[in-house]
Amino acid sequence: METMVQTTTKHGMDVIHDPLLSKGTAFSLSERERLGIRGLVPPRTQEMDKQLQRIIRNLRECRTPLEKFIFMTALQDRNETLYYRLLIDNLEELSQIIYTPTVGLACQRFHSIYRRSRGMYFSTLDRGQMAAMVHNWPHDQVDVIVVTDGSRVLGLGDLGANGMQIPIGKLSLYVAGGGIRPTSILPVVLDVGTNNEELLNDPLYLGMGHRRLEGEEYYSFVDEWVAAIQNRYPNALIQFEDFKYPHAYNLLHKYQDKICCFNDDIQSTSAVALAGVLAALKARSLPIDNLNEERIICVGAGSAGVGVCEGIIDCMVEQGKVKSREEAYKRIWMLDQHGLIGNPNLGTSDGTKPPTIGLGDRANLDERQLCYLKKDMHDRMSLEDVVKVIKPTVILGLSGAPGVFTEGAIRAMADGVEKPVVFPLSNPTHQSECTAEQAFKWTDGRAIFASGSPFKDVEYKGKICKVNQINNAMSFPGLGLGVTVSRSSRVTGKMFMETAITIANMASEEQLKSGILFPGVAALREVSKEVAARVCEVAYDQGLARAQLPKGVSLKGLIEESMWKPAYVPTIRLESHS
Ligand SMILES: NC(=O)C1=CN([C@@H]2O[C@H](COP(=O)(O)OP(=O)(O)OC[C@H]3O[C@@H](n4cnc5c(N)ncnc54)[C@H](O)[C@@H]3O)[C@@H](O)[C@H]2O)C=CC1
Ligand SMILES: CC(=O)C(=O)O
Ligand SMILES: [Mg+2]
Repeated sequence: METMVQTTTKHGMDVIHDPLLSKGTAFSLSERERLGIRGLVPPRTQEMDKQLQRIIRNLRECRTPLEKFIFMTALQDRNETLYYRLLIDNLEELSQIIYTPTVGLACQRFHSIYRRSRGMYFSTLDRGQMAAMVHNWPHDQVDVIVVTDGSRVLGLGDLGANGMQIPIGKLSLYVAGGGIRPTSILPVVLDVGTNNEELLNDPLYLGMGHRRLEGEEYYSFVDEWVAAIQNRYPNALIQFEDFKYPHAYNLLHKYQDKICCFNDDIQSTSAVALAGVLAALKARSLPIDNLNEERIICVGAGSAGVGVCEGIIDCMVEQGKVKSREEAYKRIWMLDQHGLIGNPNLGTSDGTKPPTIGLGDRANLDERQLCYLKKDMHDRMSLEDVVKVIKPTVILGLSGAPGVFTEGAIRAMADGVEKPVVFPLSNPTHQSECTAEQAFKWTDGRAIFASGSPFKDVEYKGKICKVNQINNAMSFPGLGLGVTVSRSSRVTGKMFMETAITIANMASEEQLKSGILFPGVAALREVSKEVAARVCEVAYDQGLARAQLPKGVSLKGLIEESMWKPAYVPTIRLESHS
């Protein structure tokens, strides 16, 4: 429900310097009077439209994306209402600043561009204190928490406590794209150390300067934090973000049936990538329930790669055209940094490794990855060789390894299929497995293309080739909104599957024909509404919803009403009793 007034016990400068209360120059004369700020701001009251004019002009004067990032952060720190208005009105442009790709650079530079604190840090100094520390957070209602241990930040590796910008950026999208209230979000870093030598040796680094906790020490640290959060915010949704493999999976399996949580890289990525694969079937005029007829290569066997493939397998099983899960696994060929996960007992195809008895060093793979092992193919085959043998219809990149979609591999793919589906999904832009331009050039403009970070559409031989963005940002805000509105006690696999199907059905026939798979980031609020409504339905169907549905309101109406919108409302001063 839209708030008509906001109340505060604050007064004077404390109001002006609180970004959740501040309206900058927009305080009315009577508010200035009531709040004790008369004379503390320039005399002319200027409403938001004028403030936006000024802010956009100043933003345009920033020369680099990082300068824009710092500018946006400063605005968020002064006036959150204005920050979110600007962000929502310019979502496509500014998501590239506060989110991927620029947020990656901001994480790398976090300790040198640091100005003002946001979010909470829990470090090894805080063992035994976390339950008390959680009460330092100033808000009693928290709906969504995004937490990282900074161990695998985008495709940039271990950035330790510098990873804080990721939860901040993700939560900005929850507010701007999912209508979650800015007072109800909590960004968190679990500073369990870093193994990044450069950061360990940098005197300005702001995290604890020790190596990462591992094993029991690591898991008991996370346990303490989860218990502390549960104690104060038992209803909050926890989003695990950018945890390294296999911690990401281990934590998900440990908590997913106990608390309301999910892993973004595994599960929301899976929802949006599945949406892309399904929409790409439609774009090729193929039935959406023929997923089992696709031949899919996934380059990257970590959290995101395995998560995305699991989602595709779940969907194949659900569509009922495969006899078993094992049959579905046969439709996906997975590669890691060594090449194809194939049969070491056959040796390598070029004879550089003789056959092994048992799995050899493939024994490092776990049961999730071994499901994809192809017994009839040589281990470690190169991508290009695999492409030539299996003639894939879809190639997914979730490796964080730039350029691994080689010209040879993509050209070979284009030789085998009319419309190759090429999805290099690694972030940020410079970690992408290939560029949009390369994909269209190597497929003679025939590719259906999507990347994790934005690329511009490509002009190829006089035709505009459309670029899509497949990023979990399209799925988590709506999912979180649905969970929050229904007060679901858990986040389930069905919710991600339905999120995928909802997004896959959003593009018009015309858009699909032109190569657009689903609406872009600019339409995020619309996408979120649809996703949230479906997630709510699933929560009620599965008996997980704890919120009473108000009578006479449609689910979509309820969602719409629940979404926070950045607008100034009159501020009333309450007497402080302290
Ligand atoms: N578009 C999106 O929404 C999302 C994209 N991602 C991206 O996916 C990438 C991987 O993320 P995670 O799976 O969480 O990381 P991870 O560290 O768990 O896994 C990376 C995987 O890539 C493999 N790999 C590394 N170098 C390779 C190479 N040269 N060739 C083939 N495989 C190679 C590794 O063996 C490992 O299996 C990151 O760049 C991340 O930005 C992750 C989540 C969402
Ligand atoms: C998008 C995202 O979550 C990632 O690249 O890790
Ligand atoms: Mg991530």
